[in-house]
Amino acid sequence: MPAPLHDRGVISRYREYLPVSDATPVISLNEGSTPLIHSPRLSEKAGAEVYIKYEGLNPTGSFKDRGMTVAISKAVEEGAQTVICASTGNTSAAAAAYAARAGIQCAVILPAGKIASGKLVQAYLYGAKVIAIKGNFDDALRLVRELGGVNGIAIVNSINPHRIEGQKTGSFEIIEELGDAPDMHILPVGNAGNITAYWKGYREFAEAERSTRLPRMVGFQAAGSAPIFYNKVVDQPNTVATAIRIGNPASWEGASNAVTQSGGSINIATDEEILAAQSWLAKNEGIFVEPASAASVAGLFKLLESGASLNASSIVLTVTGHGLKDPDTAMTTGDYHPIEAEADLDTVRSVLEQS
Ligand SMILES: Cc1ncc(COP(=O)(O)O)c(C=O)c1O
Ligand SMILES: N[C@@H](CCOP(=O)(O)O)C(=O)O
Repeated sequence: MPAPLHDRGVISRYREYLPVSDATPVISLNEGSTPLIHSPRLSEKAGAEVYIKYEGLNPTGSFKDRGMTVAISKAVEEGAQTVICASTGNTSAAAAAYAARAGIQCAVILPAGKIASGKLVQAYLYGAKVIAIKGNFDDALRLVRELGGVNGIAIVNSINPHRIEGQKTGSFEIIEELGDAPDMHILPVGNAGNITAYWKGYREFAEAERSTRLPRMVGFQAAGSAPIFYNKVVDQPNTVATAIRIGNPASWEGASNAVTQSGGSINIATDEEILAAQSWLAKNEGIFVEPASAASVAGLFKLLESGASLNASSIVLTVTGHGLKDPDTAMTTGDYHPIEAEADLDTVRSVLEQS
């Protein structure tokens, strides 16, 4: 019998692998079950089967929903009245939405002027208290660490282990669809919770004999915000991919373990490479992602350009957030060129005929 409509999120699907009990209230928006889309053009380029895990199709438009359903459910179970997070945008949207669903308060601390408009609007519309600081994400997370954990205020950044638990379900879905783990998994890295979570998920399914192999985990940071790649905190991180504009990732160690244990690597892509990949993916596969998400695709291109053998027959790229999150960046690239014309047939026909 199919699960009831209110019961199809990641907690219901993967309850036995998550830290929940019958006493945990399930706060869900039916997140997860996102499409794993085969990419014929990337497959041809790579000489391997390439699949895109389109996490922008989660309820608030990013992968954060997988972790937030668990973090907010546990926060409610533990009696929290308020949740708080630092954010470059997507975590705040997810926290605000799931807090609204739970009927509790949400406060978000953001770097002023550095949040994509779609994400900011989400936080306001879902009813969060939005505090824009004169500082970057790393400053915001420092404040959150000091404010949270007391007086019924739960932190719902990925320093909360329940977030990692929920996000590992992305790996479970990939294994279920492919029948096994891929040889290589490429994803963008910011605060580094997601690479940590995917690696945990792959290991758990292998231990449970739901898969027979483990992928190499390959992370891409934006070149101007690449502390793990350079092995050095970046005081003034900068990139057009504002979601991963992070100079001191909380899960640095988790990311390092994932790449070391899996035989993978952390690499960088420039803003130009990221925007070119965003545009390529939209035009060639019909998939519109926000700039940070395109770091995965830029990453695959860079690996191919390096000429080194990928040594993989199956590759999964996680694209983490929907393109509509950040319309302003998309509108400033060369792709956006509206053509104005008089409303008469001849004019429109002549415009159509122009190359
Ligand atoms: C769209 C998007 N992609 C990638 C990332 C990076 O994920 P993580 O912080 O878990 O490394 C984030 C957040 O940092 C994000 O919002
Ligand atoms: N990109 C993130 C940064 C915070 O990461 P988190 O996973 O620790 O919450 C965001 O969307 O804010």
